[in-house]
Amino acid sequence: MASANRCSYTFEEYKESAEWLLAHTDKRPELVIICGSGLGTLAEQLEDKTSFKYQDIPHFPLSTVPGHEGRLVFGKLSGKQCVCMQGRFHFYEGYPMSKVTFPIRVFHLIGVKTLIVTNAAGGINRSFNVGDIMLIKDHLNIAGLSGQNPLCGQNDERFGVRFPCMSDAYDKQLLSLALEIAKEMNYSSFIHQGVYCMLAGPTYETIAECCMLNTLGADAVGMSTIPEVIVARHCGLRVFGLSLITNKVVMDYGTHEKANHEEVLQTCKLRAKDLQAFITKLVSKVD
Ligand SMILES: O=P(O)(O)O[C@H]1O[C@H](CO)[C@@H](O)[C@H]1O
Ligand code: HPA
Repeated sequence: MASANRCSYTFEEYKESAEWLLAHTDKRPELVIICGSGLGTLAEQLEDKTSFKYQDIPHFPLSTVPGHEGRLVFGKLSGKQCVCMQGRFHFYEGYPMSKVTFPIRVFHLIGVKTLIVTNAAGGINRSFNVGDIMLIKDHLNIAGLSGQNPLCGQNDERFGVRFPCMSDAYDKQLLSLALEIAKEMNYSSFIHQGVYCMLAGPTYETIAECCMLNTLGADAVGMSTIPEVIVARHCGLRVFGLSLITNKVVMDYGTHEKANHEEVLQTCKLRAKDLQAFITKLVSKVD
């Protein structure tokens, strides 16, 4: 199979990537933060940074989407060793799910125990406003329901079991910790809990699709995160996820509003500082 777009990696390839990182830095993070579209500035908050371009790390895919830098940044946040993915990979970029999720198993192999995953998402829940933050309590894996689950294919027991449970995908303790922090920081008026739904993209949703997702119980919609969460849970990482509501999805035929990536990036810019402060506090309290 051509290596550019094949559908699986060998254990040795994940290991090669992990060993390359371990050889190029003496930092040993316990926590990884995936920065969503336009949210990469979070990585700049790290102290004593060491960065690697994705193109230099064996087997790493490349970021192709505006707002995704394509760098792995190691450093300390709130005194804890972290690694930030400044840019993620999406299925719509033409990558198979194994590439989209490749870094997660590498992080597991270098000793990471907790994943904090962030994304930009369209608000479906009518009580959400642009700029709100949704803590993810559950997900609707539409891409997975249509056959694109990152765990399809031969299972490697060295990573996890054949049939992993997903009813506990989002760690309840981390979620309640985040809610406490939201109160402490006076963020409660713009922080909610909800269900994140992933579609394959890259098209934004039609009005009928948004209405369908609303009926199905989705509170926010995006084109990422769930594959990463599934692979992280499969290999035993604890997961906390949040969505920045960057736009309201269109559910009304009478409106002229249109979803667009510029608005998404613009909202991220406006909320970046609050989001950084929130995650920094959360990291300080994660045990
Ligand atoms: O999920 P992240 O990477 O934050 O980005 C979201 O923003 C982009 C669309 O504007 C899509 O990539 C969608 O998934
Ligand atoms: N739909 C899908 N993905 C998104 C959206 C949206 O409205 N906003 C940001 N990412």
